[in-house]
Amino acid sequence: MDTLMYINENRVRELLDWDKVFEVTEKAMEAVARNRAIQNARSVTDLNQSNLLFVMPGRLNDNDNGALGCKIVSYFPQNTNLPPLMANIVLMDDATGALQAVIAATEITAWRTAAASAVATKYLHNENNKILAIIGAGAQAKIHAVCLSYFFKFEEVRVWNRNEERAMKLVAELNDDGKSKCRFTACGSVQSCVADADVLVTTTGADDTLLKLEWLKQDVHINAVGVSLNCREIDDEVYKASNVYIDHWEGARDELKHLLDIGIQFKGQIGDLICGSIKPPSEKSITIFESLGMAVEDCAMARMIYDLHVEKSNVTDKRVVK
Ligand SMILES: NC(=O)C1=CN([C@@H]2O[C@H](COP(=O)(O)OP(=O)(O)OC[C@H]3O[C@@H](n4cnc5c(N)ncnc54)[C@H](OP(=O)(O)O)[C@@H]3O)[C@@H](O)[C@H]2O)C=CC1
Ligand SMILES: O=C(O)C1=NCCCC1
Repeated sequence: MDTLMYINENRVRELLDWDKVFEVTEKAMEAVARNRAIQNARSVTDLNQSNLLFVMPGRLNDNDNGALGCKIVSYFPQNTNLPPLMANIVLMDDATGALQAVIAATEITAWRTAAASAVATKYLHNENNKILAIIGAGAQAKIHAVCLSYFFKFEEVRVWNRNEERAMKLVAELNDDGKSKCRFTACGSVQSCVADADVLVTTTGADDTLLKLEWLKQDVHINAVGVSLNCREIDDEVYKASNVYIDHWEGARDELKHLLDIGIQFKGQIGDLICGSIKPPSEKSITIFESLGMAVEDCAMARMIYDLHVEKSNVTDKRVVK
């Protein structure tokens, strides 16, 4: 009987490591700028009641991390017993298109998204980062707190959430964890959370504006991670006063029309900064990484997890469908 190799979330978790995830994500972002990546704007299906289905196919042409894959993501924000966002990647043989494995990708999505923000922060604001502010307290908020405090020397990480109790629970968990030297605190307002922040992450996808220009430090770096059909968590005035970077042009043209409509001209892709084909702003200014998430980041992660899984479990038959 045919059997399918399924690498589940527990196994993926065992194989994830921040330094490797950062490296693989940075290379995938660079590959986009070097035209070694194929990915269209993804398909987003509106399932009503705020539920969304994302289909993200891509091919990354790279000796170490190259892969052909397609991630399917469901986002059901009202889920309580299950995560609101769940994902799986179908990994295929690059040369033939034959199925290789299905890889659980809920953790992969969280890790690579936070790693992409870390890469953007490295290229746009890798200096004197003392205060990190996070808007939201869901899966992305938590993983960004963990990832960014791993890569940068923050003294304080502040969290604001619509439901304040959830923010308090998250910071208690992060403080108890003791893995990071920094202090995690919950804030009662967005304004007090972002005041003096050097780096900021927005993770809500909210339709309403949460962030105002006058609350922000003049050279704050913002990783804008929230994605929804009508995401407006950052005020237009903030975008107009900022240098805005994206992860890929195809996605930006399709999903960021509301920013193009108000005259925002994206400075380029994070991969262009990595390649050196564009430079970060020379003057002090607010920078925004408008993160949509890329299929080729998932392809690279799927390749990494598959290779580690095969190597560490002595799988001799790499065929997946036997
Ligand atoms: N850029 C990328 O690559 C990726 C982006 N995303 C996006 O990141 C966002 C967060 O995902 P995830 O953490 O998994 O989701 P969760 O459901 O775990 O968390 C959602 C968070 O957003 C808050 N929120 C929702 N609606 C509002 C609102 N109207 N006003 C204020 N806060 C609100 C929730 O607050 P409360 O606790 O009060 O409900 C909660 O803190 C989503 O928009 C998702 O689409 C996800 C994966 C990858
Ligand atoms: O890149 C991703 O993966 C996602 N981005 C936006 C929200 C759903 C998943």
